[in-house]
Amino acid sequence: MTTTRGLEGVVATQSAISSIIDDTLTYVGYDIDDLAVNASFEEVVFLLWNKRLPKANELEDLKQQLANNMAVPQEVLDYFKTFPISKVHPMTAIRTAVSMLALYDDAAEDMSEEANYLKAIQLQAKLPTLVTAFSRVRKGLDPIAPKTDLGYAANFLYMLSGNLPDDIEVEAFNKALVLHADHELNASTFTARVCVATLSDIYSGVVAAIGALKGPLHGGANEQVMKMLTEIGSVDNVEKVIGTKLDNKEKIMGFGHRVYRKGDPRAKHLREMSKKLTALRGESKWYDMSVKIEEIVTGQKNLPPNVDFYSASVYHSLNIDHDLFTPIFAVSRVSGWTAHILEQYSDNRLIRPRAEYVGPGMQKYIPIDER
Ligand SMILES: CC(=O)SCCNC(=O)CCNC(=O)[C@H](O)C(C)(C)COP(=O)(O)OP(=O)(O)OC[C@H]1O[C@@H](n2cnc3c(N)ncnc32)[C@H](O)[C@@H]1OP(=O)(O)O
Ligand SMILES: O=C([O-])CC(=O)C(=O)O
Repeated sequence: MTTTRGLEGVVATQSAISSIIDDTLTYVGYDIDDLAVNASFEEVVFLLWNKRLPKANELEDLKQQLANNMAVPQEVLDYFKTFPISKVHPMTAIRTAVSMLALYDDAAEDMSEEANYLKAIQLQAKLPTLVTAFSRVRKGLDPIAPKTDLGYAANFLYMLSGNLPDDIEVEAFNKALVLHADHELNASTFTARVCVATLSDIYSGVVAAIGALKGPLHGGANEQVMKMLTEIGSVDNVEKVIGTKLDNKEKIMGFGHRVYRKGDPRAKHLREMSKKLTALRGESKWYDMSVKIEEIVTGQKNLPPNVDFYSASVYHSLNIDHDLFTPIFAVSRVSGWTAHILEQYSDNRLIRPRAEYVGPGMQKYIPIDER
């Protein structure tokens, strides 16, 4: 038996959803650079679930279904008030809340293809409501109901702040959602597939995936990037702080990737958005600091930024609390998780690899009073 640490390079399944070949990312064969500039997030959701772009009426239908299913059971919102909400990380709260959604879904155990597709819509529709409601309740504010005439990206920003977002905010947020929607067999998607390959239900798969996304080596990195930028504080401090971190062999959050070698194709879109938005807010220092960090880390370690690096200053410029960055990743990625879960169900086989045993050899049981 040979082991591959972290399953690096192991091809664990076939998938027709997204691919990364020679550092190019595609969703169902469409280049991410094309989608980032042209597609609405709802179009991408349809694409991932149906493996083709929607016609105009199909897109309208999906938008309506998402808007009509955004409300969450009152019991779930009330639950937010029962725990010490100001101390709880939103990813912990959202993980629990998604699990609770299954309690109020009569079809939770219905494993038919139709029921699972409808549950994917429910999950996609309800995640923004959970994240924004959590954010408001912990500030002592009432959750805001979605507006059915707003698109998905605009609705999120509206439910978060209560203000109608302007065009540039919607463009930035839509782009971020498109760029985070799917990414081949990343850790959280793999987790979801392992979970449902036991023929467990879709809610269990998504709850498991949220747990995997939360870690700072995966989706949790975007919050850590903002923490680092805040600690650095100004462009003048970048060289010293980053130099010290690298000397101490600390990881710089938002850099490196298991699959990309030359660079993450999503990062440049977020870099451009970060430049635009931070300038608009009169807070270019976040972008300037990020660029300087990129110069140093790329120069010294040959590590390019990943999707999490510039998304941090983009979300900050949209006035989003830093601990909501990873929940927002989940709002987008639930589209990919559910697409992969549906694909797994469609041709399922239990996922069960082996472990190379490296513990002690055969031992004889010693009674407790003789040890
Ligand atoms: C959406 C996403 O999930 S994108 C990834 C988000 N995560 C981050 O940004 C966290 C920071 N990055 C990392 O921890 C890693 O690059 C990962 C987790 C993304 C990939 O990890 P792996 O493929 O296992 O690479 P690994 O951690 O083995 O790194 C290889 C080498 O590069 C170094 N390295 C990798 N990433 C970084 C980094 N961000 N900063 C400094 N050094 C790094 C490692 O220290 C290691 O060096 P060594 O060979 O001298 O020991
Ligand atoms: O693919 C990965 O390992 C991590 C990543 O970039 C993502 O999930 O978007």
